[in-house]
Amino acid sequence: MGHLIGVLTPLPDCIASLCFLLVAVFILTAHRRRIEHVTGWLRKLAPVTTRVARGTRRGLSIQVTGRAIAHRALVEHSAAFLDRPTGAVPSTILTRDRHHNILSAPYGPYWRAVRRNVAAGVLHPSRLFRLSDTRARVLGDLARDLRSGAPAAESLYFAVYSVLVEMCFGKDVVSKLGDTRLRAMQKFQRDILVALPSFGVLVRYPRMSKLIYPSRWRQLLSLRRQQEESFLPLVAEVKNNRKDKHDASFKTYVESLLDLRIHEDGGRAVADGELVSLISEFLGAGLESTAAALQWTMANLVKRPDLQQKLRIEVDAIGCNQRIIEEAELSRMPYLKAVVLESLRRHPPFPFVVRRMEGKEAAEAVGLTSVPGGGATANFLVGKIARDAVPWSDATEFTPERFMPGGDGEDTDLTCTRELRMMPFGAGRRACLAIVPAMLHLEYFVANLVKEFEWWEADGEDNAVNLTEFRGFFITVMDRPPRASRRGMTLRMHPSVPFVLRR
Ligand code: HEM
Repeated sequence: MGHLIGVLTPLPDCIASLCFLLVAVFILTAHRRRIEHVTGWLRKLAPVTTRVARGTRRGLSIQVTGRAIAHRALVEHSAAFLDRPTGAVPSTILTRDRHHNILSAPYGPYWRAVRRNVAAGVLHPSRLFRLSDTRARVLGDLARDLRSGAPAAESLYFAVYSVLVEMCFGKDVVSKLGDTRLRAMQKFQRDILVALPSFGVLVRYPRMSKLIYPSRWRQLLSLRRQQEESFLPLVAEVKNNRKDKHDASFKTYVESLLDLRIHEDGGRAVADGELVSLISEFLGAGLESTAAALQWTMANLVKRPDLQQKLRIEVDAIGCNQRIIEEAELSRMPYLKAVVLESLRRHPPFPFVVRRMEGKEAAEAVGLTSVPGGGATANFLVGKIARDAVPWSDATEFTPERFMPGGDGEDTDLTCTRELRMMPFGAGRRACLAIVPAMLHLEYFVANLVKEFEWWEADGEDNAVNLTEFRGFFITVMDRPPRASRRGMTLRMHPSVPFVLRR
């Protein structure tokens, strides 16, 4: 292939691309025929809950829909499922596999250091209460926006983003940024997500794709440059502010990254490129997942006024004399937790969890005898697993009561260590490290939004809330822009599909 590139380089772009395309199609179809042969053979051997889905140029893709197999693979044999495939996550794509964030990092010293840093730092449950003021202020702004008729879904997204940005850079930096710049940053984050699906090929075939997709490369480089131009000045400001900082007991995410040393890698500091990837991940992964879950929860409460009323009775009983429901009160609201858990079960923001698998141990864990030499990609279908009719009665219904005492969801372990009934946060060593903060933010916003407003479906068929799922690149969002109304006034819950992706 390298020789072919040499021969084609002097040709004009379009002719070279065409030649490449013809040769690539020929090679890929030949390769696929070989893979399909192996796939067919494996399909016959696989258990019902492991589907050998398709052979691709990069090996087999295996789909796991059984919760017992998912538990066996991700938890009991977690050592055989430690990495995600290259090119499957934003950072790998945007930096062409150079600077990793936590999601994209291969299992090893760098991954351990950056994961431990955030899990024991800004996301640690003991630090979260330090952000009470931030949450209360953001909630106040959100309520004001909704009352003034701002689109509800956009406002929910912006509220979640505001909290995350402050956790990342600190109050001083964010207050100087101002609303307009903050909104522009959030929009840029979304632009990246929209563009990502088209970049996968650039990582898989870096050299060839430079010739075939020159404009995609330009767009990729431009987005990465914008990321750097957006975040590095803020990092410099954080560094600057530290000189006058009196309270050293709480570190923002960026401060913790500036202090971090990778001991198993000669004690080096985190490079600027890595900083940009880690910040972008914190804001992106945190925003899209939490905001999507918040939106699904509110949409379900709009659809089911009876459940909304039941939740309001609990909320009012605890917070009737208060302006807002504080974090400390959330633990006294079992029905609130049940509503959020049911939303995560029924509409997990991440539709699947993906791992690279190689070798006998990994193959046997998912019920196969072996995988071919090139390895395979295992997709654990989070949504399907959570709708399994064996542990869940009426699995497709939205029934928060199942998480109350005596229900089939009572004591569900979100970490999946003991048992795997649903896995909205993944499972095993690479599971989400933000379960506690994510649950806290979801419960906090849902409780206060129900306390403050009554949520209704707006009049008219066009305004009906539609709970059909739409699988984006990473996140499951609502298929159609639903709207909801607060008594007497119309709030549009989701005025635009958050990102436009080809079906
Ligand atoms: C409702 C909210 C959230 C959901 C449903 C969610 C879900 C997930 C899932 C399914 C994974 C993949 C796990 C696996 O492969 O087994 C993941 C990984 C991850 N999540 Fe979350 N997440 C949420 C919130 C957050 C937040 C708020 C942050 C950070 C601010 C975050 C940061 C991460 C990171 C860094 C990883 C990669 C972990 C690793 O590879 O070691 N997530 N999350």
